[in-house]
Amino acid sequence: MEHYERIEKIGEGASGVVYKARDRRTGATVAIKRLRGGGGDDEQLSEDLVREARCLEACRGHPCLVELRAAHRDAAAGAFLVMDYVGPSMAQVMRERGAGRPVPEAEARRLMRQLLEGAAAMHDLGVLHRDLKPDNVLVDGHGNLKICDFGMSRFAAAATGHAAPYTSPVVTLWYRAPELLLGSREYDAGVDTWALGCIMAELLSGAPLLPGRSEMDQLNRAFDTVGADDMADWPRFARLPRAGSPLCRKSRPPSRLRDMFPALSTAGFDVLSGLLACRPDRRLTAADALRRPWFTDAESSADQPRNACGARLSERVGGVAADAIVV
Ligand SMILES: Nc1ncnc2c1ncn2[C@@H]1O[C@H](COP(=O)(O)OP(=O)(O)OP(=O)(O)O)[C@@H](O)[C@H]1O
Repeated sequence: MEHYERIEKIGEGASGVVYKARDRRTGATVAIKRLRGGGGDDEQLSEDLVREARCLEACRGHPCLVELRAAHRDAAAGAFLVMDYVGPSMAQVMRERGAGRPVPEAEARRLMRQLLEGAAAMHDLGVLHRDLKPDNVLVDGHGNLKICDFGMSRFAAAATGHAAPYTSPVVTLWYRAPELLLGSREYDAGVDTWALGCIMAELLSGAPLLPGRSEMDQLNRAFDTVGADDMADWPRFARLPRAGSPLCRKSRPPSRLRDMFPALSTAGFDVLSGLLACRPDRRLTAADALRRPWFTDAESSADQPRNACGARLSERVGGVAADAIVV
């Protein structure tokens, strides 16, 4: 910890405190996430740190994912992760814009392209983020986005050879996919793409799409908004712990998403409704979403990244040598 001079606290969440700091050796501004508790003997904490660090480490080098510089664990300072400092968060930017002020469609497309590029890269590496929301998206000085907070992330069963079940619940309530609300413990990257659909809707309307007050209220809002007709036909539906809930039997009108976004282009709505498909097997993957006309037609070429955000994983950002990962 002696290498870092603390500047200010920038965030505090379930798993720890995040500080803005200066690396005394390089002068670089970094973000230090110090995990709650010690670091020495706490086994759960150590496991959490290792999991977060491993996921971040796997994702290093992608311009749309926050860059891990180092992970440390020692008796005196406890456990902490050092990342590139990027800010403010998308949530802060949207709060400052003021509630109900939508982002124009072309700008929403530019931002969604970056989030989907980051998600597609993560998913390709077998990493599920499991807590995508505007607070966990950082906006850099060029207006480009980086996904952060891998505190809930884990490698997918397919990537490790270890079978699900995974933990449930994951993902902050307003961004939580229907299958999670129904108690699924065998979910996949669709939980992240649903959250990205919620973020897209929030960009386009200037307000959270599904601000539920409880898990059941959240599920009810999701079904009322995107329709739930086909959910019961999903082959895995019957095995979901909450499949018998009265909410699943209630008859509902079809999706009202189109009426909520009347000005959105057909191509834009194709992506929005694809990300927010209630049935996980009908939901767009991040990679598929990027192949839809909204992103591939000639008009969208004007919103290419403002810096290197289209770069592939193997290309390192800025050429800064990262510290050794010491976990
Ligand atoms: N690399 C970073 N640069 C700048 N700010 C960051 C960085 N990483 C995290 N933050 C800010 O700090 C906040 C809290 O960090 P993080 O989400 O990783 O902690 P957490 O304990 O897991 O929080 P939560 O419980 O809310 O998910 C983030 O929402 C973000 O605004």
